[in-house]
Amino acid sequence: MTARILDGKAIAAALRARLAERVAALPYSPGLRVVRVGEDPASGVYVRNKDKAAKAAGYDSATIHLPAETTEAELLATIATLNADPVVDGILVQLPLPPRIRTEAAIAAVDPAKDVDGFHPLNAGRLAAGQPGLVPCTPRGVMHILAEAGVVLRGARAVVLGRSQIVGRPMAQLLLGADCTVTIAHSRTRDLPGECRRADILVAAVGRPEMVRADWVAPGVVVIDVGINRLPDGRLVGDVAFGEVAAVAGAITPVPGGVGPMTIACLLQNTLEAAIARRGAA
Ligand SMILES: NC(=O)C1=CN([C@@H]2O[C@H](COP(=O)(O)OP(=O)(O)OC[C@H]3O[C@@H](n4cnc5c(N)ncnc54)[C@H](OP(=O)(O)O)[C@@H]3O)[C@@H](O)[C@H]2O)C=CC1
Ligand SMILES: Nc1nc(=O)c2c([nH]1)NC[C@@H]1CN(c3ccc(C(=O)N[C@@H](CCC(=O)O)C(=O)O)cc3)C=[N+]21
Repeated sequence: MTARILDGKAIAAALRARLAERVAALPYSPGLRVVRVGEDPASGVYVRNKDKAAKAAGYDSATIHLPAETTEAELLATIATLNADPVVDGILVQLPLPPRIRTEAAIAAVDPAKDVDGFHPLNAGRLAAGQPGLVPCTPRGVMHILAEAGVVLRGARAVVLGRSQIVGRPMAQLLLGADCTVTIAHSRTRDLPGECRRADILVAAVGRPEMVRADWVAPGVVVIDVGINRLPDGRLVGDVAFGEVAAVAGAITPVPGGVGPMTIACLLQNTLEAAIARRGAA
């Protein structure tokens, strides 16, 4: 068997095109502000990609780049200004932040109604409680890929590798909400390969290059690779050993060109929804 490749790049492009049409029909441009602190090298590329995609789809997008020496109080003041600005619908504080700044403090400072990352504890709580709210972009993008691929979720055994606040936990919540039987595995899980082999749907979000091997997966499994790992030789690989796992799986997302582009498209989707909730659609 050789797996169907789930083309996240194409699915994301189609979603961005639909969002651009909806934005064009609005009497205003949804406002997105990305706050970047310091010079984390990977962040530069992501922040530019977000800004480019947002502008191309008709959003009012801007990046606020604060110096590495910015204090937590200064960052919170910047966020408060954006919270109060009526043309700003979505605020994203790019992670990681410099170690002097508490990530939880920055996340909690964002107005939950403008929290297009879906990281604020109020939105995380809404998701856990099954209430409507802003949902983290990467897990939302994964659900979109699964829907586009026609994967049946009800009753399926889903295994999520990783339990971070930004990917693993919200991913598990969304799959549970879609009636999967969900297992969350992590660094203290006793038998990782054994847990993975039980999966009909396997979502890998651990940040360990090519950790998931062919003998970890059952034939026909749907594999979603969230990992983005830069190797010393410059290559970008996922958390899944793509070549050997694709020989066993039923479907698989590539890296690059899988979940990454969906994250950006879903950021635009969240920003549009936040804008309509604040300002209406006409
Ligand atoms: N495609 C995209 O748009 C995005 C991609 N990413 C990528 O996804 C990956 C995960 O990101 P993120 O969730 O932020 O990472 P974190 O480092 O916050 O979390 C990693 C999780 O994986 C678990 N883990 C780490 N090592 C192992 C191991 N050897 N065996 C089992 N479990 C392990 C950790 O367990 P424990 O809790 O026990 O420590 C933790 O729960 C990264 O590669 C990141 O770059 C992230 C965001 C967006
Ligand atoms: N507040 C916050 N929100 C985030 O959503 C957030 C963040 N901080 N910090 C960093 C991570 C990572 N992330 C990615 C987004 C897009 C790609 C992406 O588009 N990747 C492409 C290209 C990758 C490349 O060529 O470098 C791909 O996978 O095909 C990847 C990773 C968002 N993150």
